[in-house]
Amino acid sequence: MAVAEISSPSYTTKSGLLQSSQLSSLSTHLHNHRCCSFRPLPRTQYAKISCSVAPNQVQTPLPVQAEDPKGKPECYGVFCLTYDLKAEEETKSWKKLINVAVSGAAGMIANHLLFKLASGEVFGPDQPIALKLLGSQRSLQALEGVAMELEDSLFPLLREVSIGIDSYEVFQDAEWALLIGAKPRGPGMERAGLLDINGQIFAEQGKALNAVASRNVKVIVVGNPCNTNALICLKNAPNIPAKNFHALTRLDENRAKCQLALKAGVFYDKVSNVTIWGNHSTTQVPDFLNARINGLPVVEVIKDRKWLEEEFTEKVQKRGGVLIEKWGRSSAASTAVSIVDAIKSLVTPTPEGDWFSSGVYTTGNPYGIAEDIVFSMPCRSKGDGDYELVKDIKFDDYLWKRIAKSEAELLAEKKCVAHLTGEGIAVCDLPGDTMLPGEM
Ligand SMILES: NC(=O)C1=CN([C@@H]2O[C@H](COP(=O)(O)OP(=O)(O)OC[C@H]3O[C@@H](n4cnc5c(N)ncnc54)[C@H](OP(=O)(O)O)[C@@H]3O)[C@@H](O)[C@H]2O)C=CC1
Ligand SMILES: O=C([O-])CC(=O)C(=O)O
Repeated sequence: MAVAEISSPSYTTKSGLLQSSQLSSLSTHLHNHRCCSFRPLPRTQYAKISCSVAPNQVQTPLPVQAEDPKGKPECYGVFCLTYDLKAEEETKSWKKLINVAVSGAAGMIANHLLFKLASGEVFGPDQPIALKLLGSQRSLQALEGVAMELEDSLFPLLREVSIGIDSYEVFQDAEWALLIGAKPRGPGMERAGLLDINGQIFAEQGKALNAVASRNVKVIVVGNPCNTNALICLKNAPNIPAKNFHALTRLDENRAKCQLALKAGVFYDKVSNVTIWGNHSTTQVPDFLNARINGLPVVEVIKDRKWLEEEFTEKVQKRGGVLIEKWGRSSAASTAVSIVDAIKSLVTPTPEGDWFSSGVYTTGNPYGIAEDIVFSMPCRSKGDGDYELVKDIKFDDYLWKRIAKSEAELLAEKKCVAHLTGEGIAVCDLPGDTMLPGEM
């Protein structure tokens, strides 16, 4: 663990641990020397030093040490250096640093996402960011590789990077938790088995968020089956508002917009008001009834209702699987883009008259969808991180029938994970045709 000795005015460095008795004087020292962050680690006597990085501002380097057998998150490499702000930077109105935790950080999706987060593309060019990367014993080396690439990218807004394998450490003070890590379904594995294995990951991570994250942390669950994983996570985090948990269905929305644009012969920015209803699975319902192209109802622009009900719907539902057949792996870059879209939709006001899809907690929903599940529905945001469900939605028999199928699937998934949500003994009887988008 990195440590700074506090006896010298420009402190020297060595590896070792800092005793709690030294904390307050070191804190004052670092503050006086404009070191940017100084935090006691939870559940230990020791302090972690992890300093802000601004361009061309090297002052006194602290040691580089990423490995920790106990798996505590460490400031990584260049992110452990002490920097001083240049005069012109001091007056710049940087926003307060935000803590973003990412699980599955050595995986394929994260490999795209982290660089977008660090570049300022997601939270804006004046928003410094701390990335807290969660891996496992299995991925610790790879995680160091990720951190090295982040170092080499010289992102001015990336002020801290820490890596770790203990969610209680990594999620400390997290304001965003992007939960990507999950075991992929292997050959011969039942969906019920996947629900159980991944459900345990999300139960544990829910508990960790509940214990150490910001009380207003926003959580986006990506790891599949993401709706039920999000439900498990929120049930294990009773001190965090259930409304703060999302299951990622934005990729499905983007896929639907692309297909509608293709069919109508327009660029995809002309397609709006697309809702994905339900589960991120092959029962999901891409809603063409309420969607618009150039401001007109889709059904007035694309008059082929059979195409909309059959070809379009199935194409969106199975897009992930077709991509896996082509690529030999599941969507990673476009998923990362859709995570960026999902975050931006929460931190910027939704354009007038439009909405976005997100898998959110159903309790209190205005549509009559079963309570107490995580279901993708149309949302609007004022840009404050929160959202409201959209009220003026049309339904017809076709749409209701499809929504009911996805609802039934999620209710069945919920029964499978009752042991993980504190609701008793699990009974797993899933509909036979229930599949992830990546399954064919
Ligand atoms: N909602 C959506 O729209 C989409 C969701 N997904 C889902 O996102 C998840 C991540 O995808 P992707 O990044 O491509 O996958 P990768 O396989 O590249 O990475 C997943 C990470 O999950 C972690 N993991 C956690 N627990 C286990 C476990 N028990 N066994 C194996 N690995 C585990 C691993 O990291 P570590 O060892 O560090 O824990 C691994 O690096 C998957 O669940 C996938 O199905 C994918 C596309 C779209
Ligand atoms: O099943 C998967 O892992 C891939 C997936 O969710 C998608 O492409 O939508």
